[in-house]
Amino acid sequence: MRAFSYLPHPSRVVFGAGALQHLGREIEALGARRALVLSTPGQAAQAERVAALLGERAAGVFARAVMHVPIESAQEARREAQRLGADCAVAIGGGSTTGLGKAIALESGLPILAIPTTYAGSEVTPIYGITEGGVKKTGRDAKVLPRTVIYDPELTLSLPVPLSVASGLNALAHAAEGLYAHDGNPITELMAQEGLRAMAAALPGLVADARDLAARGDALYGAWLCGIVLGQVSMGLHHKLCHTLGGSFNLPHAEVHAVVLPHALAYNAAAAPEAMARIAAALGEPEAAQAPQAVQRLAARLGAPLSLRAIGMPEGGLDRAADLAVQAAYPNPRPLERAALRALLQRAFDGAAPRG
Ligand SMILES: NC(=O)C1=CN([C@@H]2O[C@H](COP(=O)(O)OP(=O)(O)OC[C@H]3O[C@@H](n4cnc5c(N)ncnc54)[C@H](O)[C@@H]3O)[C@@H](O)[C@H]2O)C=CC1
Ligand SMILES: O=C(O)/C=C\C(=O)CC(=O)O
Repeated sequence: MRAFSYLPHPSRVVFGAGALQHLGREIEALGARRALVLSTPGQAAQAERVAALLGERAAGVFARAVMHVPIESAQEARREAQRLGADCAVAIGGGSTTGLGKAIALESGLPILAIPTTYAGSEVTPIYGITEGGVKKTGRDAKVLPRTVIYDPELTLSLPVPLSVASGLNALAHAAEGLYAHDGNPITELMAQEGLRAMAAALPGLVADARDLAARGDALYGAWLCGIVLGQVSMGLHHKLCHTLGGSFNLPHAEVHAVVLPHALAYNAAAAPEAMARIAAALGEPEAAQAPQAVQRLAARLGAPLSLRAIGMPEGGLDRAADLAVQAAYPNPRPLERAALRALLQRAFDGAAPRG
């Protein structure tokens, strides 16, 4: 057994269909008296339901979360939390809403109770992201890690199937890159492999029936494991490319992950054969070298977008994206070569088969 260190992030997790009923108990355990409930405009009704469950402990609802947390939205939410004298943020929604809670916590130290309704995984990471002047900056800070997470698969029944699929592939990406992370360890690898397996097994079920609660539960369980991996170890080329594409070209977060993952894995395949073997095994693919193809086949079978063209990437931006991808140093099993990355981006743009 190799030597390693592992420091679990301290969050309390309450999991199960109907788990939202425990909200009052969990808020009390946090010692919160005035919780500001956060959501996107589209989930305002869910936020109002949460506020009603909180009763006197609800300070108000701020239903204006926006993807990638623009600084203006963060500042508005921070002011609202202060104005209402909030002592806690309850975030119900996907990564955008959790991200808004994190932006508040980063400045004020307010505890967050997260109720995730997508598979993004932000609820179990100390990672925050804020977009200013068209540039998204991310960082890690223990202050932003939600103290409590309530996973209730019933709340994901309304997540549209295309978004469920893309978000599931976003989760797979955390686990896949976690398997070749330079700072990985046997525990994160176990979680990554089980997260991949659970998510890959659940997605076809919820595509067949969006209201299949068992499949929704398995997907949320997989998302949790994949999110822990994201929060524990360093991500590589794939996440870097997705942040560049999402932040600089305003592409939808989960869909970018869905398109790019097979291509980023193919780029790294020869440099990370053990990770490929684990990814392939988790997806039921007998040949380790076929892991990137297996991911793309799964995405195609689930009806996910397969090309950057289909999700709004301008072809004229591919050169700039390749330049940005090699600008900052970040850990990756294969060194970053601009020409090879430009070719990768072209294949992703065209929806071609992944190639190393
Ligand atoms: N800090 C971190 O660790 C992480 C941060 N993120 C960030 O999170 C953002 C993306 O989060 P996502 O979850 O992909 O999307 P999202 O939070 O933007 O949600 C996408 C859309 O789906 C709606 N939605 C969510 N759950 C729903 C449900 N159950 N029923 C109906 N509609 C629902 C939302 O209201 C929104 O309109 C990005 O900004 C990304 O960078 C993503 C992963 C990890
Ligand atoms: O950009 C952020 O807010 C932080 C991390 C992620 O989005 C992780 C991901 O790319 O899914």
